[in-house]
Amino acid sequence: MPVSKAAPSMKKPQEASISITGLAKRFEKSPLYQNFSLEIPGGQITCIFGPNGCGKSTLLNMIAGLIPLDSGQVRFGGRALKDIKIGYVFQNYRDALFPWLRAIDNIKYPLSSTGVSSRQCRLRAEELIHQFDVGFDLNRYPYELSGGQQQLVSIMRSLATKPKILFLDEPFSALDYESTLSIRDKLQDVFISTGVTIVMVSHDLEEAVYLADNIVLLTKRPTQIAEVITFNAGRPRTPNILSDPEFVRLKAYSLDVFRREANRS
Ligand SMILES: Nc1ncnc2c1ncn2[C@@H]1O[C@H](COP(=O)(O)OP(=O)(O)OP(=O)(O)O)[C@@H](O)[C@H]1O
Repeated sequence: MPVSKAAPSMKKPQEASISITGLAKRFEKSPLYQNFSLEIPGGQITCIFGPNGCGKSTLLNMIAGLIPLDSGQVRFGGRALKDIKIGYVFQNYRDALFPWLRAIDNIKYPLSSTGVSSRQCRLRAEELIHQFDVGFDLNRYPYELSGGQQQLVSIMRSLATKPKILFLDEPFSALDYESTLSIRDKLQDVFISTGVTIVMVSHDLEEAVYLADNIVLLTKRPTQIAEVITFNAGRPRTPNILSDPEFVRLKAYSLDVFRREANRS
């Protein structure tokens, strides 16, 4: 089966690519990652998938600088985290949005809190509203919005600063199916129009293959890479792709790898 076992090689450090080398992390006495290395290409969508508790969120959070590494290095096109703009979307949108701010002010917050003029904040918010084709009232507070609307606001907020890399931790896991499909396609549209590097943890294999250029399949802990599978289908991908023979084949293959790793003792 022609499945690549390594991320596509790059001739030179690409802007917004991510190189993880020799990463180690343990909680209490138990190692989660030991000498873990991974190349994530810039300008592509990479989904991280693996057995429960193998450390998907921890990996994302270490790359994004939210959790310290014990040792190892993460570089972004050869640069440090502080030199690149990132956005982050949390799994739990209920805790992520500021409840005392209207949705529109949540979206503007990454700009307004860093001294960007109110005019620039408004223009950027308008751009995002247009890009996401928002059809609900952003003057409402988060508690007045549905879960899907709140998560859409979270994603818009994460993009306010025009990040080069967007991290998402299971962004659809708490949403109903209709919201998931709609937001997933909006996210893909943003990717197509901006080329932002997207790194996403997913617990849904179909969703991962649907969205990703690369699916990183992890082992049980101490966690290593089981396979990196690439899917080169063009974009925009639509639900028609679900019956595409290559999609079906890669999904089945990914599931085999996942089962093998989940059942490994
Ligand atoms: N702050 C912490 N303190 C102690 N152990 C932790 C901490 N955070 C994570 N862990 C451990 O690391 C393991 C990996 O956690 P993580 O949430 O990254 O896994 P995951 O693959 O994202 O999980 P899930 O499949 O449930 O979403 C967990 O099983 C947990 O035991």
